[in-house]
Amino acid sequence: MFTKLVFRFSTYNFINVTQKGQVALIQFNRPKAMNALCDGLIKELNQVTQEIDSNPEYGSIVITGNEKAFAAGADIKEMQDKSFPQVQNIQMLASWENLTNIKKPILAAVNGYALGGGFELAMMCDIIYAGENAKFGLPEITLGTIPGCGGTQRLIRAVGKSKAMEMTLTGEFIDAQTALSYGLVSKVLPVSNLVEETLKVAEKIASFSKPVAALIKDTINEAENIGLREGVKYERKAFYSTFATQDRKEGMSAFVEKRKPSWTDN
Ligand SMILES: C=C(C)C(=O)SCCNC(=O)CCNC(=O)[C@H](O)C(C)(C)COP(=O)(O)OP(=O)(O)OC[C@H]1O[C@@H](n2cnc3c(N)ncnc32)[C@H](O)[C@@H]1OP(=O)(O)O
Repeated sequence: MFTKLVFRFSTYNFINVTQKGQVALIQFNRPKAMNALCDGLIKELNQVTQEIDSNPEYGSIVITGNEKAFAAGADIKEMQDKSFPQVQNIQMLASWENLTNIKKPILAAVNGYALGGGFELAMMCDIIYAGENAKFGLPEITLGTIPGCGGTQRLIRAVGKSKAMEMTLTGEFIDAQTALSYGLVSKVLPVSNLVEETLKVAEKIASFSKPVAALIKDTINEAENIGLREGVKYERKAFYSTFATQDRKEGMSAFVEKRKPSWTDN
């Protein structure tokens, strides 16, 4: 159904990368380990997302796992024997944050388990859709540790203090409907349709002006870093900057001329 993407680094051990129109679909591929996110997988994810981000052919990215697991977290077997100086020296997990530097919109399609680092990666994405069987959790407390990829910080912003405390202090999972009621995910979809439906939304997003979509993504994400007054100023500057684009002129002209806009990404 999808064409294989051909990039400079086109051989992957832990992910599959395919293309549908202007959308890149990245699928975690460690089914025997519940898609545990080993170092090699994160390196490949970072490499390919940077490639896609700088390739003008693509307008958005979908990240998914399989029907059992989006990803069951960082690879516990890789971490189990590490010492404090080791994890500090290698700055373990720091490179996971690279995903947040990607300018193109990223949608997570979560079937099955999204736990620990898997859930944290999903929260770094811009939109999360859940399959009916999805289970979200930060079970690090059950391993004698704490979330290390922004889980405590992003969860409280997404769901508020009481629910964030409840999830991280008990390590219990929540199901898709609960995640929907918490506002963590935008939609719950049947497991077998999840990826197709997510791709449709990703294609719609990719069909708009790419620099404008990137500005919206950046402005909304900035709201998590700065206060309201600075945020509104930041947004206004970004809004003004759209007046330096052809696409802003085209969008407004097309409306006035009662025709469909034709975006050039300029
Ligand atoms: C960023 C940080 C610090 C983190 O993410 S820490 C990790 C947080 N995540 C977790 O604690 C979840 C760990 N996994 C689980 O609890 C269970 O595997 C699940 C996801 C509930 C699934 O349970 P089950 O359906 O019973 O499958 P289970 O037999 O446990 O897993 C299948 C295989 O995947 C392996 N696996 C699952 N999660 C893994 C993980 N996070 N790391 C390494 N291997 C993992 C598991 O060891 C097993 O391998 P093997 O067949 O060699 O024994």
